Amino acid sequence: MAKRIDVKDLDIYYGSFRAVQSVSMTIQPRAVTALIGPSGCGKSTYLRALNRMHELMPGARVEGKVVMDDEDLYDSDIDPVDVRKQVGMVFQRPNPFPTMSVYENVAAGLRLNNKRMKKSAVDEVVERSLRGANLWEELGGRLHKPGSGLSGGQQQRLCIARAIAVEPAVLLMDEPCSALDPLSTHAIEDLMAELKKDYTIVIVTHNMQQAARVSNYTGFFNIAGTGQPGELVEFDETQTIFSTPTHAATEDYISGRFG
Ligand SMILES: Nc1ncnc2c1ncn2[C@@H]1O[C@H](COP(=O)(O)OP(=O)(O)OP(=O)(O)O)[C@@H](O)[C@H]1O
Repeated sequence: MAKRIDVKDLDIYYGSFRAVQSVSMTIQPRAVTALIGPSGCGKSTYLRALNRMHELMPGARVEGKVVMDDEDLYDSDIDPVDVRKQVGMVFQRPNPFPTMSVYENVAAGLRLNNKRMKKSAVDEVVERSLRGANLWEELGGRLHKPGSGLSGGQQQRLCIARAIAVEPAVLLMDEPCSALDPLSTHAIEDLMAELKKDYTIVIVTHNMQQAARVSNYTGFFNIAGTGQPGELVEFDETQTIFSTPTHAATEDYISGRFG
């Protein structure tokens, strides 16, 4: 299931503004890759370019390559909707469909994919996904209650269940814990450790301890100044980034001297 992503010389634009410049990085399968860096350096923009969500904004475009296993995701004959099925995304604020039940939330992706499935098969996917998101014990008995009635942490795990229900190869997470309390954050971090056995995970986080705890690889992005593009300064195994980074800016950032 998990796939590797090779990014080569990626420039990302909003109209004429180049927000991210010249990023090259290999994102390994069955591992968590953390993206860190000060506000505005382009982490979220970069994340959205990995599943072609960036281009949904008017005037937004990319130059360069994003290759998943052997498939160039920006090739002219690739359907971006297919890309987004393979590369799922979880956002900062949990966003379950508020009027839908827990069950319908998890099944929503299957329905969007127009898959004709028997009820028993959908039941199976819903249970497997909720188990995968560590929610089955808590919510297995409340499948038909609205998704909006859950705690923030449960809602975020519900969104993760919804994302994995369609069996993506890659999961992108944009600050998935920033709206959560420490206990729910812990639950999501545990979940990431489980999910990386099957998925490629990329997470944007402002929390250095979290990056150090959950990730195998870390990319440090930085920006030279307002109006300048963000750049990938350093990318390496997380242990190296946090113990012996090559660049002074990386060390300054992770030790809290700026950002
Ligand atoms: N929709 C948009 N239109 C134009 N410019 C944008 C848009 N979204 C982001 N930008 C700009 O692109 C740059 C990178 O923003 P981005 O949100 O990717 O940074 P970030 O590192 O994720 O920041 P943060 O940590 O604060 O979330 C910033 O200069 C930002 O103002």
